[in-house]
Amino acid sequence: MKLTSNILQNLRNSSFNIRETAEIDGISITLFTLCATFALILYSWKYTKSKTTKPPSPPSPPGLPLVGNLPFLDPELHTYFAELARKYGPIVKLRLGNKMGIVVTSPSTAHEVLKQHDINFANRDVPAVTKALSYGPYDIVWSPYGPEWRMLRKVCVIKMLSNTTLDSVYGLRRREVREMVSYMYGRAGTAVDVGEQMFLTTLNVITNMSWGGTVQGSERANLGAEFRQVISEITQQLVKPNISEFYPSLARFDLQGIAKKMKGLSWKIEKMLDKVIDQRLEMDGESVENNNGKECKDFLQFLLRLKEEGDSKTPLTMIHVKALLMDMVVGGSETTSNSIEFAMAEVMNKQEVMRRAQQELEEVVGKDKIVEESHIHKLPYLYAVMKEVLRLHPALPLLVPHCPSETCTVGGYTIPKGCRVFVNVWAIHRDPSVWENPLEFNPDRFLNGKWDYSGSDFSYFPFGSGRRICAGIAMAERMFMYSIATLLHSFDWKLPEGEKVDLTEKFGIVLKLKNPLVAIPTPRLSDPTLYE
Ligand code: HEM
Repeated sequence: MKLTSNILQNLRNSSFNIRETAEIDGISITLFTLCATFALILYSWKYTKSKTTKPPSPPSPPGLPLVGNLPFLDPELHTYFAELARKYGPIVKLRLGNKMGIVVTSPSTAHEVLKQHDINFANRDVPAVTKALSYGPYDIVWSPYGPEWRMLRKVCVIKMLSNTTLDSVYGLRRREVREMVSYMYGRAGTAVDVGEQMFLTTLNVITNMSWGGTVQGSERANLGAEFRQVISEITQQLVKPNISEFYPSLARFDLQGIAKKMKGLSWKIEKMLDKVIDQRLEMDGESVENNNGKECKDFLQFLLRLKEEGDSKTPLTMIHVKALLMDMVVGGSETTSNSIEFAMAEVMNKQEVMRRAQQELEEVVGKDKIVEESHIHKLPYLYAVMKEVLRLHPALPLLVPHCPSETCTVGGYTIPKGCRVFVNVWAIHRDPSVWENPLEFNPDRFLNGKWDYSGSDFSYFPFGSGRRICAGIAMAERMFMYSIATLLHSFDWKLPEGEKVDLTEKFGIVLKLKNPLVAIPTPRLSDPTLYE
């Protein structure tokens, strides 16, 4: 009986122990599971965080709610942006209303944007005002990166601006440059506005190459004057601060009427181009002779022929033909003429440079002949002058803004998709860590052939770099060199009594001299027939 009760007691105790042990194990398992789950969550949270943490946003100057940095922008954007770079570093973020702007200001960050991430940054952020131009989205400058843009660039660089085509329209360039010389000769001894004359000449040279073999005489002069007027009105609209630009959601209201005005101007251009094109089509392949009695084809003829030949994948349409002609006129005129005006101002400011350039011209051309375009490759000193001008005064100091198609990292910072990227080539060209005495105008620094502007060197790239590099380099070189060589070979230049050369710059769509260069030409060739 006792045994039985002991056994029972033992059994009770052991069952109690078993229950107790089971309970303790249950708690441990629960605790363990909880800890493991927590650790797993913590680990996966940390892992995902480390995977998704973006590099920081670039530093930014303080701004105001809604408007951001807009109220603090200085109209001289290139110098203001250079100042920001000195304070905040080579990548700066700006809030421009609802838009984000990124300013890039060093050779290494420019290299990242234009070379390493070239395709990503090959898009443009099209200004609201350009969208109002009927050919605007179809031209090279503003077309998004893709097959259409590729086709337009191919037509422009390989067909229109190839050495063969440019040689074949030399007569049309020459005609305008000789007219300028004859005008200056008529004004010898009196002050002329060099910039204005260069703009007229460059615009005439470009319109002449575009359709000068089609339209002749007074009709050509009238068309040129009309074009000048419309281009100057378009430029006025382009420089106006535009609310639609900074608050795209308000663009449809066109609060300042800028889009409406642009549409009107665009219509005028359409009418003018239609007229020239109709005239060319009526001429049916016939060519016009230039002053030398040589046959002259113009760009319009080339383009219409290409349009007829057709490419089924990405065909060249009539709107593309008009857009390409406008690219030549708008992209090429002020950029080139303002650069020539800067060159004249710098050369007049440094008589030693003027003397050396004229001496070189005398040796290569002589004083009994006129400059021809074939001379320009034999003028290394003048070529160095051109390069130095484009270093100190790049025509597009912030390039044409680029726009990334995807968010990416540059210089350790996140650059969001769709922002507007300004590359401050002006500031890079004056960087004392790259250039010795960067503010001095010294063409000699280019005589050793160290720098070229092919876009491979991110210390010197006045024409940009990468896929969107300037499409008109070949033409710009010829026009710049031919014009400046002719001006310095044909005339001596001095300022009106008591005046000093003022090299102050003014930021605009294209960089220009704040005060136009007014100078007095004195003929230096003995034979007056060389000015006819
Ligand atoms: C001194 C004269 C010139 C300078 C300094 C210059 C400079 C430039 C620069 C910096 C760009 C923007 C590159 C970028 O965004 O990365 C550009 C684009 C362009 N330039 Fe020029 N340019 C000049 C003359 C010309 C001429 C004469 C033409 C036409 C015949 C021309 C046609 C163009 C076109 C069509 C583009 C847009 C290229 C694209 O987006 O694919 N330029 N130019």
